[in-house]
Amino acid sequence: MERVYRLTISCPDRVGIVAKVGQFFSGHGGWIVQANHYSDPESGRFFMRHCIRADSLPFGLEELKEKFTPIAEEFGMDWQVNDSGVPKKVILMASKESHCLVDLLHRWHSKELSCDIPCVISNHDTLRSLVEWHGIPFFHVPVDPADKSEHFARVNAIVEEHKADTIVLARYMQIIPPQLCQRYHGQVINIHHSFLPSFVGAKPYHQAAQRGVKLIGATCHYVTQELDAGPIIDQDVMRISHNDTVEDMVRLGKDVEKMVLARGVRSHLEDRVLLHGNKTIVF
Ligand SMILES: Nc1nc2c(c(=O)[nH]1)N[C@@H](CN(C=O)c1ccc(C(=O)N[C@@H](CCC(=O)O)C(=O)O)cc1)CN2
Repeated sequence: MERVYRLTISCPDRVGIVAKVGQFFSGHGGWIVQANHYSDPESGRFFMRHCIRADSLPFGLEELKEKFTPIAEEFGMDWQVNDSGVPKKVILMASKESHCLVDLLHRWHSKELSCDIPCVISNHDTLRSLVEWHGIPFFHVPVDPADKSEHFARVNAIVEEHKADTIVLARYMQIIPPQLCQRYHGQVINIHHSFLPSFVGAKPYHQAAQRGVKLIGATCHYVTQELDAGPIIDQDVMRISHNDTVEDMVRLGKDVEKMVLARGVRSHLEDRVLLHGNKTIVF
């Protein structure tokens, strides 16, 4: 896969944005290999994702950022540029359930997910051997139900120590406190085991069984202070019937959870997800 610079932009919509960005790159011999645009009629905002061959520009990432800044300021852009050759540092977090964690570890091990996994953090020691088999450090950080502050202070310290830019909650079953949600806004990804907004909170399959649903699902979303209400990245569903017990739903649901979480994480790793309030634009 050729190395590209991924430019993502959100700004007030107006005529000339695409032309200006295109002229900037063509003026420097930049070779655009992907270009996605979306004009949101409701909010009047414009969203863009351009991938430019790194070897087509006469300068590197930092100089690209410097040269693009005047355009970004002129158009009031929220923007970032990432180098596809620099893998994101992704810390995985889990509790006792293994299916989502093991699935992500396997996809990483088989080079299907292009990222670095500096470590895994869990509030239980249960999954240590599964993680260490992959040669990845495992941090067991217990939770004191009476005072969770020490747990989250340690989690934050580990994230900072490893300079992680993404945190994936792979069925991690603790509610992230507000200050961490704010600190890592748009960087913490969760898999909720229901088709949100249905069945938020704990035990969604039990809630679904009580409701008599004919579809179960999973939702990959960014974590915010409000539980299971963050911007949705990806979702999917699976049919079930009256024959299925809640145990069947839990078993069947695991396949949807793994697929949706992996798709959502891949979209994030490839800088295809742009935040738009409490929604997302996924190119
Ligand atoms: N601030 C947020 N934290 C978390 C979110 C979120 O959206 N915002 N998603 C959850 C995941 N989750 C469902 O997908 C979930 C996890 C845990 C709970 C819960 O009630 N946990 C109890 C403790 C349970 C235990 O100790 O076994 C609690 O924290 O008091 C509800 C939903 C991840 N975090």
